[in-house]
Amino acid sequence: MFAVSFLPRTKPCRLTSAFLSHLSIHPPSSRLHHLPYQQQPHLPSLSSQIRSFRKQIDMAAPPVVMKQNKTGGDSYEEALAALSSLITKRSRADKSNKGDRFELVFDYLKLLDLEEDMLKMKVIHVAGTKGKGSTCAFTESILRNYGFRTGLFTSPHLIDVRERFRLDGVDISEEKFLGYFWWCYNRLKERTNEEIPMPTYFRFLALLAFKIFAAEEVDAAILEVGLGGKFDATNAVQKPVVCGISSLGYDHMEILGDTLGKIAGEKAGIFKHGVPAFTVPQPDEAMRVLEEKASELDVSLEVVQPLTARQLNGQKLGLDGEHQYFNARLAVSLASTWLQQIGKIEVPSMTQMSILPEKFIKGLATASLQGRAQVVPDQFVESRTSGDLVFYLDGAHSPESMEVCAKWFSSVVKGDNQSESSKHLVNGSSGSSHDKSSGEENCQQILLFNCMSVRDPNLLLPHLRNTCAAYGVNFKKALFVPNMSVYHKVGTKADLPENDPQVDLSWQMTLQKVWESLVHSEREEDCGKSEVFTSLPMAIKWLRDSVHESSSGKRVQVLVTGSLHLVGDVLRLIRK
Ligand SMILES: Nc1ncnc2c1ncn2[C@@H]1O[C@H](COP(=O)(O)OP(=O)(O)OP(=O)(O)O)[C@@H](O)[C@H]1O
Ligand SMILES: [Mg+2]
Ligand SMILES: [Mg+2]
Repeated sequence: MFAVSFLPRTKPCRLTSAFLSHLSIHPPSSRLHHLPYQQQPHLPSLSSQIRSFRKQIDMAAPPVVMKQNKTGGDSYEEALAALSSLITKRSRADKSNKGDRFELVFDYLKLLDLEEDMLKMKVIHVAGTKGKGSTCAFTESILRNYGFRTGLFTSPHLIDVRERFRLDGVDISEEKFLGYFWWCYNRLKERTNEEIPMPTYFRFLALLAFKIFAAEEVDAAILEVGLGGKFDATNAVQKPVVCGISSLGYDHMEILGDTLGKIAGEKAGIFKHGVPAFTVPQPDEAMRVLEEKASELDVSLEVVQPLTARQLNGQKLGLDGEHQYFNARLAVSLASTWLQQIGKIEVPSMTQMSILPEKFIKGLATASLQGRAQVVPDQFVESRTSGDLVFYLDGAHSPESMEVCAKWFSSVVKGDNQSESSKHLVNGSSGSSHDKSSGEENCQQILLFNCMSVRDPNLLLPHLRNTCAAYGVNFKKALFVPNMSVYHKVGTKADLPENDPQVDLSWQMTLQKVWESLVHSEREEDCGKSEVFTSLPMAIKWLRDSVHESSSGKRVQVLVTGSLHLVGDVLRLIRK
């Protein structure tokens, strides 16, 4: 089905020509270059040669960069402390964030000698309100399945900052991270001044991604915009191969503007002259602006419809939830365009295809991103009681995503509970006391929630509750907790703060009030079914105790949402 006329890498690794001759390894490309097109091997064998070739390099090569820790120490903690020093104290709601001397990003690229590398990088650039990270993860996974070396930059991270930088689908190693980190940090420390100060946190991370992807010579760099588009540090890319705009909605209005049109205008700031772009169906107001900006820049903008189950040939997407069919379809177009333009691989147009090519399906089915529609059974409880506690984690934090998250949770708990009951019926335990515990009657859904105070709980909580209720899922109780991660600090697994009795819970009380007013108005018996905990570990302890104390093997299903920080904190605690 495909014509293969491209070799994923013409130059295997910058450091290694001497090193290769030393090992008498010949880069596959240097051998294959001389073959006429028809005699070139099929891609699978070529890509496996490249893989094993790279593996040989990885295993034998000295550390790619020397640790240059003149201002910092060796340890990961020291790098994180240096990184934390770049987090500005200014409130995110401050309007002066807008633009904020965006042109500085180009100065930093010069200081880091990255200008030329940036021009060579084969970038896929994705903006949007929701679904950016998922779209990028799908795209990366498809290209990797075609044998290309990939670099993926996403945000935010949940547990460890290295999650933001993936090489060939794997979080960058601590050693490589430290090497590149200090290389960039020290160089910038030396070369910045009053005129050009040290970059802020996200800008530094984007520059670090550029450095990593350039030095690691990735074939494809997939970049998720941090915030907005026009003035985002990732927009330093001058000539991406293709751009994507995922679902648009209301978020970060304090910075991006208070109408969908204004928000769309900021996101369309990633469009580049003549570079093709794709988007999913958007509200009219947003679509109009995207089309306007596209025509100004001679950008062909194509609107893609969600993927169908048929196109996936019965496979499930690696990321769960209906909304992922939009993200996955966007990823298919981004990856196809990249494969055709850079990979020189023919991909039939979607209209010609009822089923996607196998490598696309495999890429989409194996894509992963933590904290998006993720289900994690609590092992602590599982091992000790007949009941069980399952966490359903999704970092939704905007009204639209709250709704898709609620739909996902409702459908998945209903499915889980039905399959549990039928399992017990099949096992012949119908009528026993235990089978009751497996049916829907003995299941309880509990909400564990927090959101940042810039969000409007009067929008988020009703969306969440009403959507779940419409699907027949009513929360038994809602728990509100403060975040553990400290905003001004990039933490690690090791340094979760201890319980703080002085913690200010006024925001959580506000959330509780909004929740109570919702349930009060509708179901009298639900009154008072919410609680504020002073810390997340206490809320988790309460959940575990309530499963232990129940004699009938209660099944507790906890939806954790409202904040990716909260989701990250829960993951840290339940995985310990
Ligand atoms: N197409 C979509 N439409 C609506 N909501 C979505 C969509 N895709 C994802 N979401 C919701 O947004 C959450 C975050 O998804 P994802 O990480 O892909 O988006 P993002 O744009 O990178 O978000 P962030 O602003 O946190 O970086 C998901 O957990 C899900 O609840
Ligand atoms: Mg966002
Ligand atoms: Mg994201």
